[in-house]
Amino acid sequence: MTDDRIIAPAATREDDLAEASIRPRVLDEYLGQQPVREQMKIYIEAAKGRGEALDHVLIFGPPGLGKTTLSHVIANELGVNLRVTSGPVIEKAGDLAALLTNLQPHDVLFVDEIHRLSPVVEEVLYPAMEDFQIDIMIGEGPAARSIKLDLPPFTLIGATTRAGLLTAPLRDRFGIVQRLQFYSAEELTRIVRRSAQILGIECEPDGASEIARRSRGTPRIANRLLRRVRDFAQVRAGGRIDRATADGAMAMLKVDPEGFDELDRRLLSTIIESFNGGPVGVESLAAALSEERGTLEDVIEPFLIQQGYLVRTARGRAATPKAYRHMGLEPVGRDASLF
Ligand SMILES: Nc1ncnc2c1ncn2[C@@H]1O[C@H](COP(=O)(O)OP(=O)(O)OP(=O)(O)O)[C@@H](O)[C@H]1O
Ligand SMILES: [Mg+2]
Repeated sequence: MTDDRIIAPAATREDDLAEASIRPRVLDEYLGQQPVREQMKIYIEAAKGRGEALDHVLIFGPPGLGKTTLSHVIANELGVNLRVTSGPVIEKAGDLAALLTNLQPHDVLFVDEIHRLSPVVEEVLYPAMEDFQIDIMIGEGPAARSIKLDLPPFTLIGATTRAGLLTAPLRDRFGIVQRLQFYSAEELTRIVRRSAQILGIECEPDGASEIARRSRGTPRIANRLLRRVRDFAQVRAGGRIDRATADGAMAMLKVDPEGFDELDRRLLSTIIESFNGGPVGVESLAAALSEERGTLEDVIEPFLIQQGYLVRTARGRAATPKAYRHMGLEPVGRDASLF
């Protein structure tokens, strides 16, 4: 299913191993996302100048766009430690208390998938974020009492794929909110060239841009395609990646010129053929594709929507004329008011 897709945005084990060497460490290596980079540079410098912890940061964006990377970069630029955890891992209030009380002043606590925190843990987090204090219960039954603990000033960085998944009170406690955008082909080209250089891969500019163009606006996919194309180039082209080699490799991998794979095409053709172009509710669509609704919403749809192949309407998802043309079909019988 989705995990085997060469262009799946979620990280594989191989990605994790390879990413250790190519993951940007400082803001200057964090390519693209210019508004985010410029703002963070100012906020970081200001916080350091005042000798304070950076305000809490919420980062959201589809998988593979650089949320985890950005949090590492921020901690690095601040010159503080980064503690990494995730929403589902913090099961009890006590787990969170242990994490928080072990922080050094100005440290960063990175909570991945922050939308998956349990409500009880979230309650403990509010005063921690606001006043650097937590209330914890000691003992049980009638002897139980609550004590207040002071925490060192710290920065919470939360990451989530969609802002809409967060409760309003949690979202309101972040002073800085950054939404990551899909990368342009030009930005991805720079990312591919940088990775190729670090990995010692010979990659021509037109080979890099060919890989970039098919990477669904996502650095993780660009880096993964680069590694696959390298294998192909090594066996077929003396190790050098140019446009023809990249093209040949992509054909073998069944990644089309828009960066779509089987699943993207299946989604578009299902809407067009089984649901007359839509609108179709997300549940029906997920059932027709045998995919999880969450996978559809977080992983497959965002890029198709951003590229104008799909629209989300009040009545469900609909294929655009661009989608019909991509599938080699004429847009017919469409409700023109949708667009
Ligand atoms: N701005 C960037 N410049 C260069 N490379 C980047 C950038 N952002 C991400 N990358 C590369 O893409 C890889 C994936 O990024 P990262 O793991 O930060 O994504 P993520 O948003 O945390 O994804 P997930 O939602 O799956 O956790 C990184 O290892 C890094 O090599
Ligand atoms: Mg991540």
